[in-house]
Amino acid sequence: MINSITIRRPDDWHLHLRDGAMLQAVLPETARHFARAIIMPNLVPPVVRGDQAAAYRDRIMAALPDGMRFEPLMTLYLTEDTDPEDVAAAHASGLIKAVKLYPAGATTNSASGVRDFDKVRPVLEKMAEIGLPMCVHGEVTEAEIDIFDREAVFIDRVLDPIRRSTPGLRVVMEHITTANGVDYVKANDVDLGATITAHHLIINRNHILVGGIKPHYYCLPVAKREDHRLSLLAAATSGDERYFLGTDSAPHTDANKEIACGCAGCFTATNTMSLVAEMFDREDALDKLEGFVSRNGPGFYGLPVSEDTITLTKGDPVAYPDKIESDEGPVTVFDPGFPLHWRVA
Ligand SMILES: NC(=O)N[C@@H](CC(=O)O)C(=O)O
Ligand SMILES: [Zn+2]
Ligand SMILES: [Zn+2]
Repeated sequence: MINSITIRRPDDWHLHLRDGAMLQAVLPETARHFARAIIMPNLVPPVVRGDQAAAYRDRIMAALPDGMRFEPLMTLYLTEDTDPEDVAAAHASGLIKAVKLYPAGATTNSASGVRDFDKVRPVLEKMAEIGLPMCVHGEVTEAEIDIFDREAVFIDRVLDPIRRSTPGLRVVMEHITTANGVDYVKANDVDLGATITAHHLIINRNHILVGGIKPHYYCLPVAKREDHRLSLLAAATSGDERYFLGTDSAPHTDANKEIACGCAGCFTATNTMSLVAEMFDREDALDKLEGFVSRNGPGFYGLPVSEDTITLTKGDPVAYPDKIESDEGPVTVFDPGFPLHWRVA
């Protein structure tokens, strides 16, 4: 039985750090274990221009506790008014590593997202030309589409047409939640990857709803049926380089989660590595862990793998806080509902 494993320091390819007091509270949770993270731009107001991304990066670095090392990989929030030249300049200077596409209204703080995909065509063409990846929140927003079908419908109606009409555009399907997402990546071998969260490896839709509603398991895209979870777990543990960890750790205060109309998002930054290692161990796939958390992501983004390492050890159940405190209020840490045995030494 393996009870210790040393891997290159992991990265998080999809992270919400927020701003102000929340940034201050959550940043150390990620920086403790992760070398880098792709920083989501859905602030209020969103990070749409290069100058805003530079200022946000400075606020992140200012919030980093002394002695911690962490590199935020910045992104721009794509709007119908985004200027292709501003995107190209932000990429050329090394400031941004991706542009984020939110269909308008799909998720938290996505009101400025895209409604008419023809309007962003010049930006997408520029991105294809310069090799800048597009990270996609892949859900349609039409009211008549069932929320559990929104990812699959997005792939057919939006993503596949965009990719066909924009050859060379590199795409990351963010936080995939369905076998449809897994299969779409598998069937398209160039210029396509996908992030998978820790929580979608663990929960299915029953966990949200059976025995009473669990607001801390509610995120978008919403967890699907068990067969979809199994498909995500198989993809993550397969060793296929196109799948990599993007936690989508998305802090909301308890006051905003435990309410009649609760915010979407699971906060996993505190225990991500314990969650993922536990699931890989159960699948007898610890030999694939380093690929998923530390190698496949940099491979897709064309960045070097971390030089330093972390060691995970297996033992008695890991203690982690139920909540982390912020000046905006407490944030509940994702509880998988079973003990975790792997800790970062
Ligand atoms: N995942 C979520 O449920 N919420 C994210 C937004 C997102 O990634 O869709 C958030 O910003 O809170
Ligand atoms: Zn999203
Ligand atoms: Zn997200």
